[in-house]
This record gives sequence, C-alpha cells and structure tokens, in this order.
Amino acid sequence: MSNFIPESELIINPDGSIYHLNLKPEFLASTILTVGDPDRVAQISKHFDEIEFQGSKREFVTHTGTYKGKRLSVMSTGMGTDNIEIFMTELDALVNIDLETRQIKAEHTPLNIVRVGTSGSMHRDIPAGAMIASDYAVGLDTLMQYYRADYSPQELAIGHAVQQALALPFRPYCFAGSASLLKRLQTGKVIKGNTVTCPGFFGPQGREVRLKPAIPNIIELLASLEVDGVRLTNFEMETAGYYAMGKMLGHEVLSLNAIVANRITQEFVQDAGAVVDELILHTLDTI
Ligand SMILES: O=P(O)(O)O[C@H]1O[C@H](CO)[C@@H](O)[C@H]1O
Ligand SMILES: O=c1cc[nH]c(=O)[nH]1
Repeated sequence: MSNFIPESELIINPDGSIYHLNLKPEFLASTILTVGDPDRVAQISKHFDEIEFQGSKREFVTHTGTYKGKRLSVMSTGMGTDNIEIFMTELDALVNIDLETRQIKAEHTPLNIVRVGTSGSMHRDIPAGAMIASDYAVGLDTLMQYYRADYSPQELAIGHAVQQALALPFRPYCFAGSASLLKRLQTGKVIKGNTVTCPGFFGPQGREVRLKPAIPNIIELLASLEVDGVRLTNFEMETAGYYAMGKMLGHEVLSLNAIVANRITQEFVQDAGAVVDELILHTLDTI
C-alpha cells in the first residue's frame, strides 16, 4: 500500500467526484479542450452533435459530448497557473488514480489537452486577429519553484535568457508543448509561436493603469530575445503551467491562442468573439 494517497491529500466529494472539478472519471473524454472563461465552454459545446454531461463547481465548468462523432470534453479553468495546477492534478487523478482504493493505477493513461485561449501579441507582425500555437512556453510565475522537473538544454537556455533579460531573482521555467498535437493543429492560418505566461494581466505584462510596472519595458526586452532561433511572441496567463504539469504528469498538451491585443500597435480586436470562434472551429475540425 506504499502509493496510497490519504483523504487530506486528494479530496473526494461524498458523491465520489473529485474535489474542485466535481467530476467522476466516466464524465471525462480522453480529449479535452480547455478555456479560461466559463462562458466559452458553451461557445464550444454548442457545436456538438449532442451533450451527454454538464457539470460545474467554482470556475470549473465541464461539458462532455460528441463533435462529428468524436467524444470530447470542454472545460473552463479560470485565470492563472495556480488554477492550472489544480486543474491538471485533478484531471490526471481522474484517469491515473483509482479513486476508491486511492492507489496510483499500474497502467498510465495519457490525455490530449488543448487550450483554446486569448492572448496579446508582442510583435507588430503578429496582428490582433492572428492565431498562435505555442511551441515553447515560459512561466514568469513561481509555480515551478515548488516542483522538481527535468528540463531539456533548450528549455533551460530559454529560461536562463529570460532571467538575464528581466534581471529576475529566479529562473523562469520553460517547457515545450506536445510535438504531435502541434503538428496536427498548427495548420492553415495558425502560426507557431512561443508564449510568455505571466502572473497577472497588468503589471506583469507591462501594462500601466494607475500602478507603475517594475519592468516597464518588459515587452521590448522579451520581444528582442532570441535563443537558438526561438522568438517569444505573445503574453497570456496559463500556457507554461499547462506545459509544465503536462510534462510532469505524462499528458499531451498544446496551447492555441487567439490574439486579441497587439501590444506594439496598441490595438484590441473589434470583435474578440469572432476571432475566438474561428479558433474554436479550427480546433474542433483538426483535433
Ligand atoms: O481567454 P483566456 O483563456 O482566459 O486567456 C487569457 O485571458 C485572460 C486574461 O484576460 C487570461 O486567462 C489569459 O491567459
Ligand atoms: O494581452 C492579453 C490579452 C489576453 N490575455 C492576456 O493575458 N493578455
């Protein structure tokens, strides 16, 4: 019983569902589309042939059904990598832990997880309205100060370069997404990019409203970096958390983002819903 997980460490609700996601294993498909905004779940599932399950708790809304005969789940996560840590751990537990015996299953089940998000571009040549699939993601948050992980030399080099450029007191973590999902989904108008995941929308992305950001030129510093041909392209708030948790837990994860803001030209798309819809249909049809 060495891999028994106690009640306080992995919490199961009285009905047998997992604590925050409020799901039982049978409610989940093995391919999951994820969104930050709970309202975006229905924006995706409205395209389904049928919806077999709907549930929610806090910001975690789940719809499971079929699209053109393929079983899919769509789930919302809310904003930030702290939510992604909970989301990925509980999602993984639903397939890789026997919730009754509280033992890790002998056989590992990998999931396909595709984020369909929104993001801001840090380059003039990536306009509002573009769509990006993230090859690498760099986390400026401190989530990975609390986990041990293996990094490739390229991932370490990118993290190190970002630390130097921003003069940070810690090395930002960097991970690649799923090569197989990238190959499948980075087609048509979707361009390949490398995403910077920030622990906030305003100061950490260099926005000034009433407070002065500590690194006011963060966009220029990051946009001008290039490490072995890798150029950083866009800001958002979850992708690096997904890539880190996905790699550590053994799942295929890809982040797709609709660019709603261009931080150089200071434009915001006229109709963010339409750009997100285009990315949703691309994802449903290519997954
Ligand atoms: O549109 P979503 O998926 O929420 O993603 C982006 O939008 C939110 C900020 O407006 C952050 O969560 C950021 O990552
Ligand atoms: O600029 C942006 C746009 C969407 N989401 C972000 O986190 N930043």
